[in-house]
Amino acid sequence: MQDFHYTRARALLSNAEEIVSAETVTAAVKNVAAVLNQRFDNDETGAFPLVLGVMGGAVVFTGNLLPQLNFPLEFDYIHVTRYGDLDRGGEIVWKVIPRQDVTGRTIIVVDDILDEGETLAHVKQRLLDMGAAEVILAVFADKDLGRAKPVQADIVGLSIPNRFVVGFGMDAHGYWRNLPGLWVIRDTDKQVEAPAA
Ligand SMILES: O=P(O)(O)OC[C@H]1O[C@H](OP(=O)(O)OP(=O)(O)O)[C@H](O)[C@@H]1O
Ligand SMILES: Nc1nc2[nH]cnc2c(=O)[nH]1
Repeated sequence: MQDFHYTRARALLSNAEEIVSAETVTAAVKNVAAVLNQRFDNDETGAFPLVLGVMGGAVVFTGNLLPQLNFPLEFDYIHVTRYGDLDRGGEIVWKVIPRQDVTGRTIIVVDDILDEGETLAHVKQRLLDMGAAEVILAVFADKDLGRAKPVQADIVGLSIPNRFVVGFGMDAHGYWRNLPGLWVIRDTDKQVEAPAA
């Protein structure tokens, strides 16, 4: 089984195309940090935002972003997924719900990608229903679908084309979240199925 995963992960990437370089990724994260610092570094209301990373995809973006933020904040994560092992979204599954009291607080939700927008629309509504005063959506990538989404991000690192990407926290079958740039896997390389458990 280990051999299967190693071989499949390598095969998926073997013909993949890098569409965003690691350098561009780094610059995009820096821009997101600058926008948040601009808003909160000199905040006269003494806002003490709660930053919520949306696991698992946000793990890399969050880890790169947090050390660049200059203002007092609290961090926690939520875990929501709707793609699983597929490259099409399905039903939203909450694995870890917000644990703090968010009543009256400013929440910065950090996620890797706004694709169809279903996940973040749902997350935002849940936080508002729980009493959050403000929910700011900060995404690393906003996929250009050419149509309206149920929610818009307040802060976007990069706008990307309508392709299924891997890297910088985003996976294909659980692989390659660790890539520092963004890659598109060739359709014919996606066909290998995992052996039955
Ligand atoms: O805008 P949407 O079409 O709703 O898609 C965006 C969501 O999809 C990804 O999560 P995924 O369900 O793949 O789980 P993961 O974070 O564990 O990879 C990503 O991290 C976003 O949360
Ligand atoms: N890996 C990955 N996950 C996603 N979830 C929503 N869109 C995407 C995407 O393009 N790539």
